[in-house]
Amino acid sequence: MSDVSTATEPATAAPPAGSPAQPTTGPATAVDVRGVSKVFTTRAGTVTALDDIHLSVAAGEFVSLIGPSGCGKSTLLRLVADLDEPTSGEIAVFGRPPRVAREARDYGIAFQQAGLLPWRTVTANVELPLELHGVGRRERASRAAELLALVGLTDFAGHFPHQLSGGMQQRVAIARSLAESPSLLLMDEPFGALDEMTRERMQTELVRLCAESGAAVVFVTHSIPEAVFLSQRVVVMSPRPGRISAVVDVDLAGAGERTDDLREDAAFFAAVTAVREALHHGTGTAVPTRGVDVR
Ligand SMILES: Nc1ncnc2c1ncn2[C@@H]1O[C@H](COP(=O)(O)OP(=O)(O)OP(=O)(O)O)[C@@H](O)[C@H]1O
Repeated sequence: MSDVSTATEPATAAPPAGSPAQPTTGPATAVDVRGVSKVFTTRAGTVTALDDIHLSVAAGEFVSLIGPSGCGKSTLLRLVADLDEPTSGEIAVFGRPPRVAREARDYGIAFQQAGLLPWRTVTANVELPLELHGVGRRERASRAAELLALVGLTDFAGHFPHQLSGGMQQRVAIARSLAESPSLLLMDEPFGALDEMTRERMQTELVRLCAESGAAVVFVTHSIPEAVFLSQRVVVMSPRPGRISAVVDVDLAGAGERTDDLREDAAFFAAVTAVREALHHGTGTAVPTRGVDVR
């Protein structure tokens, strides 16, 4: 049995107006976003990319962000990753400010472009974050070997990025993001450039990797089926200014494990429909939302 429920409220209740943002929650909360807004100031004027975002992601939970192009998905991820700062509001990562979490190496990042260094071998790319943080040579080599086995690239350890396919490069990037055993993965369309078959295989691998590592994931995607296949919750955002318009709980436990068979299951289709309807509800359109892939 599927259990697909749609909430039109933010993932967590907003604090009463005027009350200060509460400090952090306990370690069971991977990401806590409270009343976050982001305004960019450009020569052409100001752009409110995010407006009053409240979102809480539990440790070990997989949450996807979906919404039309320009609704602020990447901006939200960048704020959590400490690549930019909110204009207002508070963010905590495992109870600490994003900067402290970054310095403590609480999270790994993987983006659409694999972002590998072309002059370094596969192994040396995976070792890079460990090297930057002073981990010794022997420990680095053993961790890289373990991770390459995990993503099925042991035989390519000595290759250079240009000798790999796009999917293989992305697997290297994911191995690199896992190098420091982060409790949180921040992923911005990591499979966006892959062909459909490779993409589905990578999704299945990611589900397995996350189950093994217990990492929480915040995953940006344009694909509804991808969001449903991967996530426990799908956060639907609306454009200009970016707000959370719905949160769809995806409980596919009754449909068995998240293997390829799930893609043919009625519960899976029901969840896809729930997300699609939440997206249309948010935009008031009956046609697919621009920038969202409903296949
Ligand atoms: N550095 C910046 N300076 C000015 N405006 C920005 C900047 N970064 C993002 N924006 C604006 O903020 C809004 C949200 O952008 P963002 O990239 O977060 O959207 P998105 O939902 O990830 O889009 P897409 O799905 O197309 O990747 C857009 O209007 C964008 O133009």
